[in-house]
Amino acid sequence: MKSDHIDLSPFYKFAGEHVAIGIHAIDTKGKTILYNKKMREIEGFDFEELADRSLLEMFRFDQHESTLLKVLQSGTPVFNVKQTYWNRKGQEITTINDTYPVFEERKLIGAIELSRDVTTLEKVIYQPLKKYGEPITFSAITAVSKSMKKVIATAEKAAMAKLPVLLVGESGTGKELIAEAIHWAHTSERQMYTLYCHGTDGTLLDQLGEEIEQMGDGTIYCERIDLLPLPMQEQLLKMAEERSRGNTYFIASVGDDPVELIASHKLLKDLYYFFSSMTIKLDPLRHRKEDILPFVEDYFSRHRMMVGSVVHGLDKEVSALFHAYDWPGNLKELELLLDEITSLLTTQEVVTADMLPHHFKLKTDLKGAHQPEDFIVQSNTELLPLEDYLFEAEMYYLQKAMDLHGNNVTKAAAALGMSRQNLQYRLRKIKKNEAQT
Ligand SMILES: Nc1ncnc2c1ncn2[C@@H]1O[C@H](COP(=O)(O)OP(=O)(O)OP(=O)(O)O)[C@@H](O)[C@H]1O
Repeated sequence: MKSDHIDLSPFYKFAGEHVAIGIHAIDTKGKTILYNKKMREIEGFDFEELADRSLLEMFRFDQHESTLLKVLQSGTPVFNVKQTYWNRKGQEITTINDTYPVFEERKLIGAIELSRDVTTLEKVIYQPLKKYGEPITFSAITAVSKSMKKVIATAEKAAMAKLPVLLVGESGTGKELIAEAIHWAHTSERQMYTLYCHGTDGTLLDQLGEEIEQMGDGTIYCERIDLLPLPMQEQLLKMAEERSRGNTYFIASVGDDPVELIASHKLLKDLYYFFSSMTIKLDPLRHRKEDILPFVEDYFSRHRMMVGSVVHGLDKEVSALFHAYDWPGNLKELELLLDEITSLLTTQEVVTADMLPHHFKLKTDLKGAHQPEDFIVQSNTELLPLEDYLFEAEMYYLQKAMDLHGNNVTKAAAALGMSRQNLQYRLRKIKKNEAQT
């Protein structure tokens, strides 16, 4: 839009880049033409990867990612779609999206998605750990694997020593849970305050200062300090040093190896030193799969107690699927999945494959197959010969088309705009290739 005197497009461009809403626009071919800073933060893609965005789009089949393409196809907007997912950096993100078709002189020219990042808000409202309405003790934490047993033993020692603690682990591995258990092992009288560092603005530490004044002594859990901008990390360090001379106890968490975070200038060395007198590393769930089924059992037993259900376990097929899956969102993802499954339970005692949500079936069907990310060219990975790359991309794409059409070759071929014979020929070629490798 232009005013009489000024060309407003540079202003719109500036606003688009700096606005606190994620914006992603595609043209009618699905090629990304706009992808602003906030969207890059939300989805966790680096700048170099953006050029390959259109390619990624081609392989976007997951429900949460395909709204743009759906709107492009239907020509009608979709509002208020809430999505929780694990982004490229392994961070759990919750957004609320509005997606619109874009028309110019009645002709469809693309689609645009506006995403509001409500991750922090969600956490404050949802507070999963408070869900059972009781203080978290070490004995309430599922710890069957050797690595989790070690975590509990070290956390118990940390609680006795009353030294600052640094919890290291991917999103959803149970860092906050351990922080709570340490807090409750210290004291049942004082409060614990959680500072969520993701998606924070400059006023957060001021708010924290006020909260601390109000709460008096207690425990402050600074969740994901590596997500705070460095100047705010300095501010936090100052505050932590001042407060820890009194009776305030500090626990912090980071989502990655702290040494690497320091090297990549995401974590202030001195802040790390402040917290690192006790460092506890929580392994991702895929490296301690022995914890999966015991966690499910613990979850079901709480469910029986709280809701009076009769659910007792998973059947063999579902157990095998749970075991084979990689759980990028760790126990948080498993817990959300169980929430979803149990919300539909009536009199069932055993969870069978047909009770699994569609999105999870899609993910587990993909087991061993290529993921969209595999097709993004990254600066630090070796390039494949073009022919191999295209063959792998074709394999992935055809397999997804077959999955989406229940392995019906006629339907998949129609959707792909090719003859049944052509598709069959290509699928045979893939099978032959798989047999050879
Ligand atoms: N070992 C465990 N036993 C029981 N529940 C667990 C365990 N680990 C995680 N959970 C549950 O999984 C969910 C996620 O855990 P939590 O919030 O502590 O993870 P986190 O590592 O702090 O994640 P984030 O970095 O995303 O905040 C919680 O609801 C927690 O109760």
